Amino acid sequence: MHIPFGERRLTIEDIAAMAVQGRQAALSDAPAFQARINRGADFLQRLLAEDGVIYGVTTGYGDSCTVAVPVELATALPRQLYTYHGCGYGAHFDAAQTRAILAARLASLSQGYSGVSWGLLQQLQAFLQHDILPLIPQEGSVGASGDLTPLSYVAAALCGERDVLYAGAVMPAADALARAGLQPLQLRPKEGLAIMNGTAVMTGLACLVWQRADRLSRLATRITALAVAAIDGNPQHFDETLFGAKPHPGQQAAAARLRADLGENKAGRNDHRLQDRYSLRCAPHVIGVLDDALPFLRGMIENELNSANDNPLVDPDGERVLHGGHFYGGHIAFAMDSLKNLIANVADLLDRQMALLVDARYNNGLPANLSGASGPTAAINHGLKALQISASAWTAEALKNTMPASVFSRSTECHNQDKVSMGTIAARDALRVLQLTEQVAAAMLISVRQGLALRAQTAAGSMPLQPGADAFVARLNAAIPFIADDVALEPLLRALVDGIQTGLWETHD
Ligand SMILES: N[C@@H](Cc1ccc(O)cc1)C(=O)O
Repeated sequence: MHIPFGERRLTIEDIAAMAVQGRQAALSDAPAFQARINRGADFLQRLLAEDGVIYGVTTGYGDSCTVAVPVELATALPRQLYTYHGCGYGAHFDAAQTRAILAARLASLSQGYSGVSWGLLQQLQAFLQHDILPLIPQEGSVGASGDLTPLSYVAAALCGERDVLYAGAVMPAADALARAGLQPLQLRPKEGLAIMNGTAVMTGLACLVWQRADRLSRLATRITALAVAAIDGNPQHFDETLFGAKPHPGQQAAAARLRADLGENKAGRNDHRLQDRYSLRCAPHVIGVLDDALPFLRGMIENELNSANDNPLVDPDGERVLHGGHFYGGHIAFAMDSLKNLIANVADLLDRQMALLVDARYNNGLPANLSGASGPTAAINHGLKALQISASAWTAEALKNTMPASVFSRSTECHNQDKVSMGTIAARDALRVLQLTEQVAAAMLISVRQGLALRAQTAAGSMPLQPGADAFVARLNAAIPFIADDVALEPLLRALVDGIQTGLWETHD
């Protein structure tokens, strides 16, 4: 099933599915959609012929809008725009991120407020369908004249310039177009601006961030349940009546997931272990904030995704050109600054749980460093000591990256762009924080697997887990060996992080 552009509201899941090529993009074949796109493009052509003055068509860009461009040069202006913005820097966005960016731009232009031609939409669709991926450097957008500089790489590639990744190789865009049987796009006067003057980079990335953060919330809850079991903690901390007394729905949902894993605790008036440390007892209070924020942030991200976010907008029905600032990505900036904070808090939570698990002073009878070694070589074994140090390093780096980007607005472009969102930097931060947090989660998967096996060897044995958690532990046991002798864990860690990122450790129950 294709994902239709120009037909219905698109979702985060749509973009995420296209990013991994699980679903394919297709422009709606509804005649009314194509007619609307054509009306906008035709109106703009007529306006140019009749009035001769349109911002960004017969004027310079931004602060240079006072410079008149003679009509005979107007056709050269779009190429000029993407050319002088070809000053990006840094690593390139990866393939999945680039597909999300292309899809987000197509979603915006499909709103029918950008005055672009049907052919431009088709070229973007063709890039997605043939998987022709412009190489887009990550740095250089202030996120409020849209993502001008990174999107210049999209504009250029659509026209057969700069480099793309195609069929597994980096090559000139012109070569990829020829191999795919496509023609380079000829940009009409306003079309360079329409491709570049919008929030597609930060919005595409935000969709990917949201989906991974959503997964993380459930995985972190499952890991917490297993940590409670491994440390022989007190499941009563997640009691239904207790959480009924604090009406945050996301927090209640996190506690409910913990109960679903650990079972209803029907202990009497006084439990054998009164109070665990906060990283266990307050897990719903940490993860729950993420749970509560996600639906709210989804609304913001999807509104941006389904918006016409360039300038000027072209109203094909009222036949007006509307000058505004919809390229300002303030909502995405807020969503990404918020999410990176919430995600890093989860890293911190898991890292603290791990610190408890490996410490024989706090782990209620498990060996130091969760070492599984016995006999004469026990003395030279150090178990998960270094893994916990790594987790703390990743956590510190994640926390360090939570500095909000959106508060660092700079006046740029001769003070035309004197207040900007920095949403693209916030989204890139959020991706980095996610990566680090997923690494911490992977370290915890190893730790709870080891901890549960060691707990089972103790006299009292381990507390029973409910079926969903039990099945998850069986999968963990199959994927992660019991560590009876020190081993270099990097390959295992990489496989686990990869699994987390591809949904292998998705917890559905
Ligand atoms: N975002 C600016 C347009 C712009 C385009 C390119 C630039 O280099 C600078 C500014 C506006 O619409 O007002």
